Amino acid sequence: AVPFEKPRAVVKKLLAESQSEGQGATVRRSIGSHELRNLDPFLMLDEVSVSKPAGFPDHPHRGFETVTYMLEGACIHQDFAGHKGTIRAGDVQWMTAGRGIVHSEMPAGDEVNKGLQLWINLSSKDKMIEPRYQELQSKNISRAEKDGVEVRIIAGEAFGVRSPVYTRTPTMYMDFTMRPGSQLHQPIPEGWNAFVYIVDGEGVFSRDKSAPVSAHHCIVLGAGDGISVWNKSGAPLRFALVAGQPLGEPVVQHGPFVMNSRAEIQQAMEDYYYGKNGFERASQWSSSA
Ligand SMILES: Nc1ccc(F)c(C(=O)c2c[nH]c3ncc(Cl)cc23)c1F
Ligand SMILES: [Fe+3]
Repeated sequence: AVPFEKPRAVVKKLLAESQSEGQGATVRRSIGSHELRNLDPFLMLDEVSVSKPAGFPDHPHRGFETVTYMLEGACIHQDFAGHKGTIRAGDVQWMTAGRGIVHSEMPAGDEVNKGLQLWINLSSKDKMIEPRYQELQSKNISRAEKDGVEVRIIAGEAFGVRSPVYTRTPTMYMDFTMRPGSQLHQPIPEGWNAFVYIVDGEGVFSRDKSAPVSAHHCIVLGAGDGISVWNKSGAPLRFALVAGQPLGEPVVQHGPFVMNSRAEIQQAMEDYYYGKNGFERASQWSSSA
């Protein structure tokens, strides 16, 4: 049986190269790199590898959301409103920065910490909303298993299971692990932009005639209503499948500020500098060891 009317093809494939970021950290940036500036509504996807004393010390965000998903180790985050916590392997922190957050994200233990951080743009009407967090511990992440395919559902629905995460910008974000020889047919809402980031192993996506795609590669999917994946290797295949409804608005980014115009970026820089319009607490706060 044909699983989809319009299976999505692979329209772009890129290797995420390592680059330095933050203070002494290394990230493999796929979306957000020069090769793939952004994929509306997604602004950045970093695969992060960081060990003490490196990390991401105090910095601001305005106008978008960050989704931190730890793969190994743990990350301590603290923000200027006194919100503190540890994001452990398998945990998710979905942070809606909105009008303004200043926080630090530092490794917790002495081992290597690995994680994914996805930046999702907010629509102009949501860019200045109050900041808020949706935090899920690993044990509370929706999961399902079928025919050798295990899925952890960070946002959206797979195998009839839906994540409780509220996505202002409609988004699906899934972590699939496929046993050798297994196949997957996953629906993806038509009209949404979609990509896959391979974390481990290698897989054949959408019957792409070329060679299987391996770890640290990002593949952008074309139009359609779903994707078929086949793990024909002898090892498990682990990848993130991310898709989102495009916002179709201008993107003006200056580091951690993402607005719709240069004037709004100017305003964000001024608000951060003078501690106004959501950055009131910025001037009195710094992260503690
Ligand atoms: N220079 C600079 C400027 C602005 C930032 F927001 C950051 C920053 O915090 C990160 C950028 N990639 C990331 N991946 C994972 C994590 Cl946990 C944090 C980041 C940064 F490094
Ligand atoms: Fe941050």
